[in-house]
Amino acid sequence: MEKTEENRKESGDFEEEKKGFRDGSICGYDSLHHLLSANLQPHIFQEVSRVLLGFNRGKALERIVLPESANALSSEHDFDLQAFSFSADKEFLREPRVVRVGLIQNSISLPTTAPFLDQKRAIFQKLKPLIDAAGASGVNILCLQEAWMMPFAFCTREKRWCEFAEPVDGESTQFVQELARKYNMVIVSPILERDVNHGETIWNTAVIIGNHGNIIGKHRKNHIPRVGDFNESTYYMEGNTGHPVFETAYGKIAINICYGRHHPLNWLAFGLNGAEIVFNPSATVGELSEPMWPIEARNAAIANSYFVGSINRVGTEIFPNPFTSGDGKPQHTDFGHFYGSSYLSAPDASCTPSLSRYKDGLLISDMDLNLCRQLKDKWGFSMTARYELYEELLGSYLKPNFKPQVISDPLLHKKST
Ligand SMILES: NC(=O)NCCC(=O)O
Repeated sequence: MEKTEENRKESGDFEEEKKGFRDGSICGYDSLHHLLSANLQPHIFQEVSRVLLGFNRGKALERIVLPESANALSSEHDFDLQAFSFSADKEFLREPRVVRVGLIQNSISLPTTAPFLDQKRAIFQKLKPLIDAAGASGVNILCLQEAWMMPFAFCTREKRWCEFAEPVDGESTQFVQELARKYNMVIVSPILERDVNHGETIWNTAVIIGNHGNIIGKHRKNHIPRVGDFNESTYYMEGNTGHPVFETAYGKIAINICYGRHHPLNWLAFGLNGAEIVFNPSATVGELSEPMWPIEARNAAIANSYFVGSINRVGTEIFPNPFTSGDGKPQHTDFGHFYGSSYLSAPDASCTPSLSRYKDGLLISDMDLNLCRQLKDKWGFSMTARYELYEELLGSYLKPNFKPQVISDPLLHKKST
């Protein structure tokens, strides 16, 4: 039987689609936004974007023009470069507090079979032009992806990848410190940390580097995944740094590392400590989490009246030895495709389009931090939160004799006549 266009689509064997998915694109486009804009009539695309991305103060986010030197770096090194602006209402008593924020997503540089030091140094070289582009664009606060200085080898369970772990003031931090100093930029640098003073304990840590190149502090990943191939609990422990907010020259920031984005209380805690921007440096793959990706961080931005920067790795990382994860799947040598798609969300429910699904990228946005308080005043989520109800519930839930509060219908088992 000859296949109609409809049933070819349904069976998923559309040639273009297959080609598209192979290279990490979405049906040949580098993001959902580009797919929609290329295939919808302009007025329909505008309406779809309004619903999907929201409006900031009644209109779509404006794109900002970056210096020619930043555009030249993006062409020369073939990375996606996009820039937007979130605005806030003008206030009578406060000046605007506009900061320029950057997010970087990238693939690794050398095969995972290369000597470890070469792999790490090659990532430094790959990142340098992206950080230079952020510097040339006047970015104030920049965040890199989770464990940016190594392949995301935690699927393998092999212990040799622990060699990548470094002290907080190690080589990767020093590389970033120099650029932070050069560009007067705060840089959030998520690394695999080795705590040499505490029995060589390994952590998944974000190091916060101030705009003078100083180390302001660190935060360790609170929630460690045990899902699919994310065998991270083999390598490091649940963080012990709480929910710190770092007061930087450009605003109060916090870091919710990857899997922590599935935990609403984790987001809440950073908000309670006064965060204005929360970064979510991540490493996640399409099959597992792509439908969740555009929702969770954006919801956190709305619920907690702060900005969120979501960053995901790019590409497929192939490891030398096959592994399984006890889920019945045949042995394999990669996690699947890290789908990039980094984006920024605002407390007013607006968000930027995402970066590419398969290319390295730098996403830049201006944001007026006054928007956080304006949204608190408008929606009153923190005022109406009734935290005392939850304190009581959580307090009793944590006791061994906790009984769930369930009121059963006394007629539950009555047979209907
Ligand atoms: N890196 C990490 O925590 N990944 C877990 C998978 C996910 O949360 O999507």
